[in-house]
Formats: sequence, C-alpha cells, structure tokens
Amino acid sequence: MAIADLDLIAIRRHLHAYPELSMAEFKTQAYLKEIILSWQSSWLTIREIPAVPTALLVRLTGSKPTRTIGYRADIDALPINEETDLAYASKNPGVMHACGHDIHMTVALGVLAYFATHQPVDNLIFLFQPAEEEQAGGKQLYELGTFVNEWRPDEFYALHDQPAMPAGQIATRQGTLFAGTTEIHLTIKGRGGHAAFPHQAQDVIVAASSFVMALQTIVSRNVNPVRGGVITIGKLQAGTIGNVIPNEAKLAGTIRAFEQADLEMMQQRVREIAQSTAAMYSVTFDLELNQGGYWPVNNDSKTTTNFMQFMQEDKEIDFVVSQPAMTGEDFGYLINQIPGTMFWLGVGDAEHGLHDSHLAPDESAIEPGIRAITKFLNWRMQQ
Ligand SMILES: CC(=O)N[C@@H](CCC[C@H](N)C(=O)O)C(=O)O
Repeated sequence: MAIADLDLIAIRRHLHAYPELSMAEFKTQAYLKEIILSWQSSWLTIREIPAVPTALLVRLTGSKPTRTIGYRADIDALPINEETDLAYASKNPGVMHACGHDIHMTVALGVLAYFATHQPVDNLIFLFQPAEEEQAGGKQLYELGTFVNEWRPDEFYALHDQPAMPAGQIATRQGTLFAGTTEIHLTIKGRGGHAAFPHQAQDVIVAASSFVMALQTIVSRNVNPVRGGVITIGKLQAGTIGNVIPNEAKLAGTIRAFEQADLEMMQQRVREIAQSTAAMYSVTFDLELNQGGYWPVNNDSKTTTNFMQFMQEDKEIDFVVSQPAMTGEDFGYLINQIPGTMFWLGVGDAEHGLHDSHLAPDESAIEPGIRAITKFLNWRMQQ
C-alpha cells in the first residue's frame, strides 16, 4: 500500500457522512482500524483502551530510534444539523463534522500510511482521540496511564483546521495558540405556574435572562482589557408554551481566557453571579463549572522552534505565523504533560467558521497538509 493508493477524498467523505458524538465514535474507530490493519505493516502495532473504547493508538517502531514522536487527531463531531448541500453531507441527523475532525483524521491517516510503508527512523505514535468537543478525551486517556513506557511520546504534535486560512496553508506561533476553557452547566429551579399570575411563581426565565445579562459584565469589567476573555451561553432551554411559567431552566456555555489565572477569576465571578441571581429571584440553582482538559494550548518553545524553522525554510510549504485564538482544545492538557506544538491547517472556507452548520472545508488542503507533516517528521528524525 502506498499513500498514492489511498483514496483520501473517499475516506474523508465517508468520515464526513457518518459523524459521531464525543465518546460514541464506535463506527469511526472501527473504520479507521479496518483501514490501518489492511496495510499489514510489520512495524505497526495497534492498541485499544477498554476504558475509552473509541480511542485508537497506533505505534510504528522506528529503524534506529532515538526518540518517540506523537501525532494526535481528534475524531468526534458536534450536535449540529448539517445545512450544506454536499452530496456527502451528514447522514446522521443532528450530528455534523462542523469542526473539521474528518479532515484531521484523513490527514493523520495519510501521514500514517506513508510511515506504514516507509519505516520511520524514530518511533511514531498516532493517537486517534475521542471526545475533543466535550469530556476531554485526551486528558482521560492520559490519566488512565495510556502514555507510559514505549507508548510515551517525547514530543507531541496536532493540527486544527482553520476555514479562514487558504487551503493547505500552515500556521502556528510560539507560546499560547488557543485559550483555556471551562464549560458552564447551570440549572435554575423555581415554582412554575400560570403566566397570568407571575406573583405566585418564581420565574426561572427571568432569572436565567438576568444571569445571562449579568455575565456580560465579567469580560467588560473584570478582565484586564489588554488580555481579553470570552463568556458565551450557547444553550438556554426552558418552558413549553407561552402561557406557562416553567419550573426549570437549563443553560450551558463556555468561559475562555488565554491565562489560567484569568480563567479562574472568571469562574469565580460566574459562581458569584449565579448565587446573587438566585437570591434576587428567589430561585435555586445547581452550577457546574468544568475545565476538564481544556487547558490553554501553550506551545512548547523547543518543539515549536523546530517546527517553525522547518516550515519557514521549506519553500514548498505555505507557512505563516498566527495570532492566538479563543478556540479551546484538550490538546492543551496533553502538551502540558508532554512538550509539543499545535498548529493550524487552512481549509479555505472564509464564509463559514468552525461550528457553522454550513462549513465546507476545501479538500485540496488534505494533500499539502500530509506532505508538510510527513516532511517535517522525516526532517525531525534526522536531528
Ligand atoms: C477547536 C474547537 O472548536 N474546540 C472546542 C473545544 C471545546 C471546549 C469545551 N467543551 C468548551 O466548550 O469550553 C471549542 O469550542 O473551542
């Protein structure tokens, strides 16, 4: 099997058509495994993790290894109803690869296919990681002791696709690339009742609305403006009909900052605002703030110097230095444990951002992405 024999576009389209949510990526994992096993490479070992059954690890034993290099691709999709008119649009209603993890998997498979037929000098470990969007699959795997002994990379790399960049362009930066994030899960409870008698009820919709508005003061009044931050409530569910005051409202959102200290200060302000809102409207609340593995993605200085030097010097690679972004990634946790570098791969859909139901990454990004990473890994193995 040579990389040229792999129909990467067909693979990507299959992955795109059958997206699965975090920790439910069973068919995705089986599909990846079937392809990788079909290569019958004698230096390739597959490993599964019973406690995280949708994870897949692949190790390629190097010919003269001096180190082990890790490469991670995330495999989960989002609860979004796809609204593209692509022939290979999601066949799983309400689930979509709207964050481009289908591209991530395809690029990783392309790189893996190359090294399955050209034995690497160093050992290589590929992690196909479930649950990047929520539940921090990378952290879960790390805490289970997955990356020990011959399965511990000395350095770790991963990409994220970026629709705002031209297809095939690569970008990263020294220091913080992505924010640290914290999920907000809030349930507000009160006495429901007839819409005509609000004085007899405790209106959870008014309380929820007030909470959302009060949150807006955290970034504007508490965060140092030169550093910035984000609080977004992306889900607000309450009620069934216009003339009934419901007895429960559920909200979910995310807190984001580049520095951990800012993130923790914002978490504290969210707690305080939830408490004071509950007191103000005589409702009760249950607040869960969960940072999980969504640590700031702090690129390691040494691996990133190597990566940027290689990408800048190779004239065939379109590389730019990027700004930090408020996206989150549980790869932030992994490269806090193991030095590494995260980078963007442009997928040229300037009209639609990540998490947009119309997102349609340009597949022409796949080949240059594979080429750049494969060349980088080969170069790194000569150092
Ligand atoms: C690249 C990307 O879009 N990642 C997600 C990570 C989710 C973090 C966590 N579940 C949260 O919502 O805070 C993102 O939304 O940035």
